[in-house]
Amino acid sequence: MEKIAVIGAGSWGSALALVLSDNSHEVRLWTHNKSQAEEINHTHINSKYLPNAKLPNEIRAYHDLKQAVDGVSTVVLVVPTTAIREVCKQLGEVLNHKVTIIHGTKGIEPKTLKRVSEMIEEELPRKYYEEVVVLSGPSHAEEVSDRQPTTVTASSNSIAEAEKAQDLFINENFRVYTSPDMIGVELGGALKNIIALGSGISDGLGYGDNAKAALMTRGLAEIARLGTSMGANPLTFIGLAGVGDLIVTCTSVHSRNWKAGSLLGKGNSLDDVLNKMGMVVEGARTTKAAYQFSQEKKIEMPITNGIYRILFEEAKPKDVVDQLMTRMRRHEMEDLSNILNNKYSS
Ligand SMILES: NC(=O)C1=CN([C@@H]2O[C@H](COP(=O)(O)OP(=O)(O)OC[C@H]3O[C@@H](n4cnc5c(N)ncnc54)[C@H](OP(=O)(O)O)[C@@H]3O)[C@@H](O)[C@H]2O)C=CC1
Ligand SMILES: O=C(CO)COP(=O)(O)O
Repeated sequence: MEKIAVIGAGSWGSALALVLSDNSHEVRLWTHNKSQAEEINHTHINSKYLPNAKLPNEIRAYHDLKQAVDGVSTVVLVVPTTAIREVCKQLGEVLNHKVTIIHGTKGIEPKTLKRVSEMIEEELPRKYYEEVVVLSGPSHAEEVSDRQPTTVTASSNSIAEAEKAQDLFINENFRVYTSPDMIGVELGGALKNIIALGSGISDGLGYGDNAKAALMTRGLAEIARLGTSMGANPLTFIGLAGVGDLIVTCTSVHSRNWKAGSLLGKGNSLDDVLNKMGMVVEGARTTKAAYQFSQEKKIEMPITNGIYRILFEEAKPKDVVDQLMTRMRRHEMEDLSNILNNKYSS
């Protein structure tokens, strides 16, 4: 059994720590919040981020990063995208040996348009790891911590590292596949959050299942268009990290992105919504990044652009829907055949 540090004690870090502990690994859960570490050690509950789960007694919470990573074989990074660079810099200062790095963070950085693994590579000296692994797929923390059946994908440029992550996490409730398409797996997890915001907005406006199915389907076409232009394999987007995560995030009451969207659809401003949520809503910053990319590379992303205008330009959700519905008529599959014929070369 391995010694593993999980960095970030939000909902997802706590749920992944629980899976690893169920697999009999020695799990250290690091948080930058001292009182949260004390709460977890004394009560085995993470009352702010995962209140309904009893964490296994064996999980030990740490506030000292150096102690948390001392002698571990694996570091699982699960902080929000905004914190990745800062936390990796801190890790570089306290690590003194090579580890397997796995991340579960779903976002793209605005301005640089970097994926999470690229940010890690920029901040954490390469001598401390071989290749980053990403773990992604349809997996709400609330259900994982309730040990309900869940499937995810581990991807890395090193198949050996992806298989190591698979070995560490897989159990009868948590099935882990592997994929060599790191770009597609990271982008699928990040970009579906934009469409989940849209799905919430649609529900907040009072629209029904037809509208949601349209958003998900045409949203998936946008994800694939942007993803393949960044080098992803289009087939990844019909897998767990693509349509799988899109379905769960657009349709589940657990989704923070969906919840934030539904508040926006009811007329709240983005600032009010983010204040109310109290948990990370990754889709907002990722919308900014995807909008920027679509403008720079002239990639058609009407849903993403509409959501950008609602979030950052005070466009009225109903007006955006009207504009989407009255766009110039077109053939449904033409962009799909473009993706398959022209844009993707492996
Ligand atoms: N929740 C889920 O079901 C899933 C989430 N994810 C992804 O996992 C990532 C983390 O999300 P999640 O755990 O849900 O987020 P939460 O909002 O539940 O928790 C975020 C955690 O990160 C901490 N944090 C914030 N900033 C920093 C920082 N600068 N340094 C250290 N810690 C920091 C917060 O601490 P504090 O309280 O002090 O702010 C909090 O403990 C996101 O990218 C999300 O998309 C992926 C799959 C499922
Ligand atoms: O990524 C997730 C489930 O797979 C969690 O989505 P939210 O961040 O919207 O809650």
